Amino acid sequence: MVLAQPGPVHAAPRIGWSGEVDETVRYFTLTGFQMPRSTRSRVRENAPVSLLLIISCVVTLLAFLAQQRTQRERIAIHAKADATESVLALQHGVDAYLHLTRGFGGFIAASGPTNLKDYDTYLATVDALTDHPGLRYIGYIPRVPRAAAQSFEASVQAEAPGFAIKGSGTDPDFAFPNLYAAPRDKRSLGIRGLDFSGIPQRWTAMQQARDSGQTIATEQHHYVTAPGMVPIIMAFTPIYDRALPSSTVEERRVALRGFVFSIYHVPAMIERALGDAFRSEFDLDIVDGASVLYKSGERVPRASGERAFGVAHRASVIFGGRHWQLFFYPRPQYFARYESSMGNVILVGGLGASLTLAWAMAAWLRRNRARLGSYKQTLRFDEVFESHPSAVYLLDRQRRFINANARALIEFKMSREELIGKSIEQLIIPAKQDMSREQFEQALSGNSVTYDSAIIDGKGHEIQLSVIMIPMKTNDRVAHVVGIAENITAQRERAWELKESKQMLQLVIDHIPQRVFWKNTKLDYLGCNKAFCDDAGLEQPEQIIGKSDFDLAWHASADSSRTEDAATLATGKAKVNYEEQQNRADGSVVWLRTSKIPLSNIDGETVALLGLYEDITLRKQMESQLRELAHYDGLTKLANRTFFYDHLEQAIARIKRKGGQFALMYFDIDRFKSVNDTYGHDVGDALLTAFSARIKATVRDMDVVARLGGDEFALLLDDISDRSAAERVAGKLVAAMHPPFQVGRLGLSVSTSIGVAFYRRGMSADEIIRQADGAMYTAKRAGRDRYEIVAEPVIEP
Ligand SMILES: Nc1nc2c(ncn2[C@@H]2O[C@H](COP(=O)(O)OP(=O)(O)OP(=O)(O)O)[C@@H](O)[C@H]2O)c(=O)[nH]1
Repeated sequence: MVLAQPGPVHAAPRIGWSGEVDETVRYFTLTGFQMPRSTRSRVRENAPVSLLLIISCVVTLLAFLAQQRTQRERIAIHAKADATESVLALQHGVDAYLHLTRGFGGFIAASGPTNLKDYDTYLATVDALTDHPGLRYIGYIPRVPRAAAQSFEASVQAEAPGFAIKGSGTDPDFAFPNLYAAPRDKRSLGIRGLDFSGIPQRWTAMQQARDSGQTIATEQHHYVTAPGMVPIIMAFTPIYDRALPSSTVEERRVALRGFVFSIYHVPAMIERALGDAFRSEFDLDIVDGASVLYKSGERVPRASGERAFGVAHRASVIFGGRHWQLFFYPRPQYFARYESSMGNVILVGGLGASLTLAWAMAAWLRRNRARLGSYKQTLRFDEVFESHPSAVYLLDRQRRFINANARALIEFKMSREELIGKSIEQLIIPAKQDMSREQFEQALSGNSVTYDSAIIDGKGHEIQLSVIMIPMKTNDRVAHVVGIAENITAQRERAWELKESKQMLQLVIDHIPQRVFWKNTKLDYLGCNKAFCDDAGLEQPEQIIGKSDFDLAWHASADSSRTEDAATLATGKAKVNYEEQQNRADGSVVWLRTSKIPLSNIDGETVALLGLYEDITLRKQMESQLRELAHYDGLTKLANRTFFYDHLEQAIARIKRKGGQFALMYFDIDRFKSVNDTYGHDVGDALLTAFSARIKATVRDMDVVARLGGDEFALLLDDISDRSAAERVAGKLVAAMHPPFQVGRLGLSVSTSIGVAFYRRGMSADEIIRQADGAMYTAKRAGRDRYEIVAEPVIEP
């Protein structure tokens, strides 16, 4: 029943989804449509760019290193060429020194026994010491058999007084004393006669020279007599007796006459051999075994920041059978000659190109990803939404349809070809355009929105839509918006119809005269009609909602009406059309005819109380008037004949039932006709009224007085027990009419004649009236203004 569901008309609930944007967004999230982008996915997305950047940087670095290596190799090639020149010059230079020694040896070998004078002459001729810096001494060492040592000393003393063989030699059979040494200075004279074989480095070289027949150099060592001085090396060239064979080692050991020796200060010798050009380009280390023979320049340490190149070239030269190792170090200015800025160009250009390439790739990926995103979203769209019960569509930023599910095509009544590419703006009705655009802007700014809209479908019909717009982000930018629309046209119409019908019902209720209200089981009002609202002292029916009887005009009687309502609800039975009185706030009392009906829901539970009532006060008044008209005389207000007869019948029945007695008096106004005739009927009527009032004033309230017609009256005296009582009343009535009646300005003097009868068992109403009437006429005949009693009363048992 409609009345069981009162209240305002609510918007029709949306169906198909919850209508809550948050829930819908969660739904899409769950379906994977809009996954939040994690750090991992960002890293994965940027991986190609990072990889490209790393690869291009590595390539740049490799190119740079390759260029540096090429440059180093080019420098190394140049260095090798330049150094080889120096090596050749050095070899040539040191060879020249040894050549000098060997030449001197040849002279010694050829000249046989020599003397000091020849020796000096030869050296002066070759000018060996002047042209060969680094050659400190050059001289001769004979091999002297130890057995002939004294004779040898004696022979030398002839030209060099005091000569003696000094030092302990190593060879047990021969001594090798220093015989000649040039320049002949204090030092060389000081060591004259010293056996050189006593010095291990020298003895080793001497033996090798002896056995090989070659000039053999010693390793670097110090002067025996001056160990603190610069180190030296010596070269020994063997001298053999030309008369003896010297092809084999044994033969050479036998044929050995002695050695020409040279003492070198290596740095001076080397610098002479290399020349100045070399020194400006390279630093050179020359090493013989563990000994550093030469070290030119001070190589720049790496820590200084200058470019260090390391060894540019290695080579060796042979000096007296020893392999001197040469290490060439280019100097900074040497680099400057071959260095190019290509490395820096590669490094800067390469890194720049890498960054540009990475940026370009990132831009390309971004563009591509947007396309890919669109493609993927289209795929997902198909997966997720194709079978969705609502119309779902995908819009681009220009509000054009990119995709739509089957439901959307049905709702919009368009084919896919008609819809895709079309702007949604073309569909929306003019009244919704601005609102719709604003909502779309909201969605583009990243917010999900919900609103009601309306479009014109493909068939030209307007349809109402409830829309949710959900932004779809690609790379932190809203690239698409998913629209989900529910066709609510039918709901709207139903809601309107419902509203209409409810309004109609309210109109009906408002226009029926009955008061209608309905309460809940707590007896609070849920609604009412206009008439009830007026009675309750309210302006609008809606104001009644939630109020109780204590809040309304009849609050004084609220307790009793609520008790009654509660009882009706408790019984579950309707109380229909009962009449009740109600006290109003203004003190008036109204009559109501009320029905109260408990209302049940489909489960049979009592849920409300429907009340209907009408104000029957007027009807009650009319009924009362009618009743008066039926039972009372209109002029005198005394009971009429009908009423009197009813009363008389009741009295008779009561006596029959209980016993008792009553007296009936019948009387009229004496000569009333003459009053009418003299003064007119109005005066007659006024006299009748005044006469009636005197009767009422004379008898008891319980006594029933009636006007039976004309000027005839009857009086029933209930419970009269004896004649005297009846006489007393009759006498009082007769006397009561003696004073003149004032009618207007008239003073009318009248009298009355009364007939009195008592009830006897078996009498009817007519009979007793007839008796009384007869007694009245008896009184009239007796002279009027008196009473006449028919018979003695008999007390009925
Ligand atoms: N003014 C007036 N006169 C009435 C009314 N009903 C009857 N009458 C008159 O009352 C008179 C009654 O007269 P009667 O009872 O016949 O005679 P009377 O003049 O009373 O004389 P008695 O009864 O013999 O004393 C008649 O003239 C009627 O017309 C009435 O309602 N109003």
